[in-house]
Amino acid sequence: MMAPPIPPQSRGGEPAAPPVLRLRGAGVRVGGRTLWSGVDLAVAPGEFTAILGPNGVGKSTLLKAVLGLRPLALGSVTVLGGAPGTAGRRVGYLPQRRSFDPGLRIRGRDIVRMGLDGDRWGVPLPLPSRFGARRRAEAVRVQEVIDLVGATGYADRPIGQCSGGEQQRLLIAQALCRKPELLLLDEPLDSLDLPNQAAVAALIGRICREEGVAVVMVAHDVNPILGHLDRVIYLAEGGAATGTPAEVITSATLTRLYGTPVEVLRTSDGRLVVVGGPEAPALHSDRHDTAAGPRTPAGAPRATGTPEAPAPERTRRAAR
Ligand SMILES: Nc1ncnc2c1ncn2[C@@H]1O[C@H](COP(=O)(O)OP(=O)(O)OP(=O)(O)O)[C@@H](O)[C@H]1O
Repeated sequence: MMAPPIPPQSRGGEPAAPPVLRLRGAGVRVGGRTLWSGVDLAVAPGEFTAILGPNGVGKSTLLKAVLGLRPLALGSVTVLGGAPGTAGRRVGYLPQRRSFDPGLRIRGRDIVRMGLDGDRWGVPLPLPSRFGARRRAEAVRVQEVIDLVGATGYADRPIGQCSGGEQQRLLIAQALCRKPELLLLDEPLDSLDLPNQAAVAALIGRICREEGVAVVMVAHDVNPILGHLDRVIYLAEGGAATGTPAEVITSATLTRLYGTPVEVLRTSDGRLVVVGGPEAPALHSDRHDTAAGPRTPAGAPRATGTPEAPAPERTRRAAR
C-alpha cells in the first residue's frame, strides 16, 4: 500500500528540517576558469530542486560536487550533515542518459535490481536459505520500485525493446532501490518526447511527496517540471540564482543572468512564458541539438507544442 504523502518541510524560504543538502557560497573552477560561484541553497527532505541553465555552464559539475567527485574552489557543501561523498547509499545518482542497444536482452527488472547489487543479474542460482531470504527481500524491493514508477507492464521485457520513456522509468527505479534520501538525476528528461517529459516529471514529483526523497535534477527545459518544483538553481555565465521558481524565473533575474533582455510573462491559465532573449550561442554546444531542436533562454529544447519549431521564434517557451 502506498504511504501517505510526505510534504516537503517548507515551500520556499529556509527549510524547517535539517537540510538534506546545503551549499554556502559554493563555486567550482575547471581548467583554471570559474564555472559558477556564489551558489547558496538549502534543500529539505522531500523537496524537488532543478538545476537549470545552458549547455556547458556547469550543471552536471554541480551534481559531481554534491557527489564529492569535484572539489569546490569556494564555499562549502554539506550532504546529509556530512562531507560530500560520505553518505554512501543514502544518496542515489542517475548519470546522464545512455541509450541501450536495441538488441540487449537483459530484462528491465534485472536493470532495476542492479541498483541493489551492482552487476548481478539473470536467473538466481540455488542458494542456502539465509541467502534465499535476502533474495526474496530484494525481489520485494525491486517490485516495489517497479510499481512506484509504473513499470510493471514492461519490467520483464528486454530493456533494449523498451521505449526511451520506459527505459528512463526503469533507471529511476534502479536509483530508488536502496531508498536514498537524496536522489541526483542528470537530465532524466533528455531525449524524451513532450508527453513523456511531462509524465516522468510528474513521477519524480510524486516520488518526492510520497517517498520523502529530496530530488536534485539537471534539466534543460523548465516547462515540464515547473508545476512540481520547490526550488531552482539557475546557472548562467552572468552568475547563479537560487530560490523558488517564482523568485528565480523572473524577467529581472533572467535578464541579469543572460546579460540581455528576457521577459517572463504569466498567462491567464497560470503558465509562464519566456519571451525574447536571443540564444546565447557561446553557452550552447550542439551536444543535444539533434534530438532537441532550438533552446530557450533557460536552455529549453523547444517551445511547448511546437516540437519542430524553427530556431528564431521569439516566444520561446510556455511553462505551466
Ligand atoms: N574533467 C574536466 N576537465 C576539464 N573541463 C571539464 C571537465 N569536466 C567538465 N568540464 C567542462 O566544464 C564545463 C561544464 O561542464 P558540465 O558538463 O558540468 O556542463 P553542463 O551545464 O552540465 O552541460 P550540458 O548541459 O551540456 O550537459 C564544460 O565546459 C566542460 O567542458
